[in-house]
Amino acid sequence: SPGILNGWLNTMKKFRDVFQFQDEWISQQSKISEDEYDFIIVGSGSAGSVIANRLSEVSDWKVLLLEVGKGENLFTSVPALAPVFQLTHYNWNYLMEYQENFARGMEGRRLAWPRGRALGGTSVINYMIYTRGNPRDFDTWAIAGNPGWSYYEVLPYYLKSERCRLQQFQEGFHNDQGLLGVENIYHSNVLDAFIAGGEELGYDQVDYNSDRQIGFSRIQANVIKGRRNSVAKAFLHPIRDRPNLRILTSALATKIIFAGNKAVGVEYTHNFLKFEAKARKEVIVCAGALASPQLMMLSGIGPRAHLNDLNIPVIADLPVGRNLHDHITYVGLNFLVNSTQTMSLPNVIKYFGEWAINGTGFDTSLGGVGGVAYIKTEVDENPDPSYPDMELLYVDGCLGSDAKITAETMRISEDSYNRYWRKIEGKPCWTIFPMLVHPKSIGYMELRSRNPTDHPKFYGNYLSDERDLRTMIAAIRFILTLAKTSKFKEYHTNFYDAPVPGCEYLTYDSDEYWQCAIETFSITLHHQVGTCKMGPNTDPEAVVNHNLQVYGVSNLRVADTSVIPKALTAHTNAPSIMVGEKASDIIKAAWGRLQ
Ligand SMILES: Cc1cc2nc3c(=O)[nH]c(=O)nc-3n(C[C@H](O)[C@H](O)[C@H](O)COP(=O)(O)OP(=O)(O)OC[C@H]3O[C@@H](n4cnc5c(N)ncnc54)[C@H](O)[C@@H]3O)c2cc1C
Repeated sequence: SPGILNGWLNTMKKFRDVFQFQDEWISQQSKISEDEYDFIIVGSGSAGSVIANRLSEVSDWKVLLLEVGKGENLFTSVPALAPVFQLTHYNWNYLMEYQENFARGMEGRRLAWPRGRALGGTSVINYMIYTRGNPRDFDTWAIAGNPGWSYYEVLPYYLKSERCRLQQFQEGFHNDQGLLGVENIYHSNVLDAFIAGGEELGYDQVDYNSDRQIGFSRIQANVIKGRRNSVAKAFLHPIRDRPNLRILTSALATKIIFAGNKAVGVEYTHNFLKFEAKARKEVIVCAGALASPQLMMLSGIGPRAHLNDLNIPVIADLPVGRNLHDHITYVGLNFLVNSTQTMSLPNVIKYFGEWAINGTGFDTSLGGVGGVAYIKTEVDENPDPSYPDMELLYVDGCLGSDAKITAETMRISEDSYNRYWRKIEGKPCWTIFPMLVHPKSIGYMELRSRNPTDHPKFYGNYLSDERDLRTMIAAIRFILTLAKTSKFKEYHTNFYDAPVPGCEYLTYDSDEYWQCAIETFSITLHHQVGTCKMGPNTDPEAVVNHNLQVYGVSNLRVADTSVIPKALTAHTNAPSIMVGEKASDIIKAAWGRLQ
């Protein structure tokens, strides 16, 4: 009957975005298949997708977007499954090189450095946490000689992209008219204890994406109606029919082509064949903080000595791949509770139907992440009271909560897992990841070979500056105090104080013990930046100027997390989107097309 049919159609509509198979983008491969464009963008990640959208607004510009990954599948929409996609082909699966005194508890003592390889880049596999950074971060960029990048100059670009549907926020710092979803998600009862605990220790509840960051908050997430809002969904799907934009997936850029010092095109492979596309105006490299430097070096832009070693002809001698800033965290703090609302596989399965039909409930949880705090530890040397030195990421769940999925993404070794987490497997539990926001230890990366499919060598150099260790220990002690506040007691919070494997011989809770624990169970939170640093030509570390143009060559820009000069007080998806928005206006202005 029509009633049943209508009911069925309505249900199907609700399921539509779950079951839409988004690799349909491949159909674009035959569109405007020319070999000459105005702009060629390499990489469809957080910045590249935005730039493809904004540049193709100019209808007489022809734009090519090259992406080696493929479109999203049905399940990337489910926030609770966030960790899973690191175990799929959507991840580049980079590894950090072996480094003394780090990753002792990890497989082969090598840390996972995941990165998205998909239409939408890392926004397809990330945790959807929406953070912008502290005003001081950007003011520091401007003071360092990057005009146009101070906080009040970048804020309009954060606002431009945002489609805010938050229940609570600070007026003047959000916009509801943009393309990128920013919403609240699942809220467990233990998360309330986290926020109440902060208040008990003197911290206000704040909108951390306003100009006041220190305090405790519920997380703001890049979702729309409870579904992941990757940059592909936000910025590419709505414009997929623009005739002047060609999106080519499964296309690996292997080299930027130069005529003298002028970038004139890109060499790429697609379906095992080699192609060249010419750029009449510019090539824009948006391959991310790990792949942009690789492509640059393969093309002859990098440190002269390193390129000489690999017999790559030098076009511009620049410190590409140096200045690698990153955020680390310690993952070994486990607090057992009596709540049934924390992360567990049975919960994910039980509430899947609610999520699929309404986009609400437990499965909107960002793989367990529900809250965030910014604090200043007692060892911080920066006198600015509004500038945190630590982020605390509250997670409903621990590494023993999800059938080892998260532990596997982190490469926790079988032996370490069995000795530490096995005993609390499946028990209700929460954790806090203390994230070191302003590391003093700086890493670097270099090519492994001239082969574009070889992964580069990455060196985090974590904790090489002793101040970083002191800050991490201070944050751990803060978290242990927080866990003793009254509301956490209501949930019978108990710290799981089993000694970390390999650290048993040290006095429990001494600085030496925590140092050993941190060196065993710390990971990256995947916010590598700075490998094609933006800076004035007087800065010996700079690769691009404040207009993101590469020094020493013409018609070539880099626009993604690699230009961010130093670690931010933020996760890096929204900052990269901001860079994409600002880069688009810079490029339009340069070619006289900014409205
Ligand atoms: C597991 C994980 C969780 C994270 N969680 C969060 C979070 O919750 N919130 C947050 O703010 N940040 C998070 N981040 C970080 C954030 O998502 C990234 O820093 C950000 O998305 C990077 O943006 P980008 O524009 O620099 O590059 P990317 O988004 O990485 O895009 C680069 C694109 O270029 C493509 N590419 C690379 N080389 C080539 C080539 N040679 N040819 C063609 N294409 C190429 C890649 O496949 C990729 O699609 C997370 C990162 C990871 C890995």
